[in-house]
Amino acid sequence: MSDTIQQEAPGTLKTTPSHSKSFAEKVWSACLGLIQENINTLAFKTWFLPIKPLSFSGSELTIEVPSQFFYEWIEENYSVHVKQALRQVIGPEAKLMYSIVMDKSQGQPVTIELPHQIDAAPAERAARAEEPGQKSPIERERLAIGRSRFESNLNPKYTFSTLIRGDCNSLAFAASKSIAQNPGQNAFNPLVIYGGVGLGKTHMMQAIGNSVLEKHITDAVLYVSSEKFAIDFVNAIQNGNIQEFSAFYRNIDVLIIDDIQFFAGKEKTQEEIFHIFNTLHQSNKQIILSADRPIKEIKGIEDRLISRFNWGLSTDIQAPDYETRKAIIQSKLKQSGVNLDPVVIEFIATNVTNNVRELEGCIVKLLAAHSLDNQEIDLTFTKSTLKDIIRYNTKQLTLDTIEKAVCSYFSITSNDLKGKSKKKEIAVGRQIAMYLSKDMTDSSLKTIGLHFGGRDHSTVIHALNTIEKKIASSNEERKKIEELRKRIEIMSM
Ligand SMILES: Nc1ncnc2c1ncn2[C@@H]1O[C@H](COP(=O)(O)OP(=O)(O)OP(=O)(O)O)[C@@H](O)[C@H]1O
Repeated sequence: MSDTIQQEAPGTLKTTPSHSKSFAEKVWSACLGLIQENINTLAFKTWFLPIKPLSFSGSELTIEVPSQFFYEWIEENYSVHVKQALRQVIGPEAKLMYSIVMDKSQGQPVTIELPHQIDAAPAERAARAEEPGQKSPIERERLAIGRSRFESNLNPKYTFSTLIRGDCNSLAFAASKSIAQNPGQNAFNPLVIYGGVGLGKTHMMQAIGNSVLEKHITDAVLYVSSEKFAIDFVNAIQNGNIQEFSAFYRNIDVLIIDDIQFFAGKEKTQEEIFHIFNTLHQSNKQIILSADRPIKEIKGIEDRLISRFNWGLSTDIQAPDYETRKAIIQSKLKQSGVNLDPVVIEFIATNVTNNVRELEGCIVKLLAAHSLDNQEIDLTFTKSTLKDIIRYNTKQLTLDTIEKAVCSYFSITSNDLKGKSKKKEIAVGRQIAMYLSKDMTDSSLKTIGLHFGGRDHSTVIHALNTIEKKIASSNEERKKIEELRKRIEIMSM
């Protein structure tokens, strides 16, 4: 029997029974042809070319993707295209399985298999047939979990377990956890989270909603963007069903509204919000809001709303610090089943400082480029791949940079480093700073001594000898100095 695809008409592929890889390749190649027609070239190369067809049996095609991340990305962004292609090539009974290579870096690849979302139980498939092709995979997932989840508009990926806690968000995090335990029955009603773009406000608010649903405290949880609220409100007025609209919102137990700065200047919408707020608050229902700045700085919001929004807790999320950025990158990599060289992680964490979404963007781009080129993700590859996102200057390595790195490493100030304190961590930091200055720059002993508190060259020589001895006798010391050296190199790139 030959391994060929005989396609009589779209959706009526006749296959000779076969399990061979080469047959899977032919099926997949026919699918690729169709997918390629419908998505842009870069996306096609990035997300589809790295896929390997593994087997085909009955009407089930199994493909291998390089990581969990790839699977999720394809399902979230290209599910419709994949589905259409499969149906056209294989027929209405087409099934797709993903084989995911987990953690390639750890020797033997481990694979897990996950179904494409079209492989649902028949009853569910019938239900979906009534809502043809409208739902994203995440929405379909919610449908599969239960109707209430779907109506909540929550992204199931936004949970507390995937949210990294740092100094930048610790108060908002603690309040959110507390609300999730006891929505409506706490001092944080409403909770207002404000802060710049891409810092995790939506993630934090949705984590509360997801936690409430998971603990079955209530099903009546709703996440809505201000924009959607305003549009629905206008539609409700135009269609004469404003009463249903109001009643719907007044029946919610946990109402989450994102980006309320959007309400500025919209008087009618604010009036509706005012009444909904009063009803919910009086009945101890939880309200959670986000904004891009403190409420009182939003021009065009009525005073009576501002005052109500300040009844509970208003707290900000700031840009994450270096350690938090590193932890976020590591967590995203773990979720994608990928390991990266710590130097690469440090490079990204050092250079992308203001926006977590941008951090994620770097990882996505890096993994996608790696899938295409199959090159090792080292610092050179990273720099060239991310050159459009990370614009760093090749700086001259200066004593100031070394000073900054050492201060941050030992949590001491410049004044400490340059002062007279003999406290152990300060004195050691000072000696290491002098050692690295001599080792990494062309500065003379005199310049180094002057920079670090006006000391003479014999003090610098003493510092160099002390650190050299420590390096020779202690692995731990050597590692510490090497880590600092790396940080300085990254800071001066
Ligand atoms: N502390 C964190 N830990 C893990 N992921 C985070 C963290 N902060 C933000 N993120 C991720 O960064 C991305 C952007 O976050 P999110 O959309 O919640 O930001 P936002 O503050 O609501 O931004 P915007 O104001 O643009 O709506 C999301 O994918 C989110 O998961």
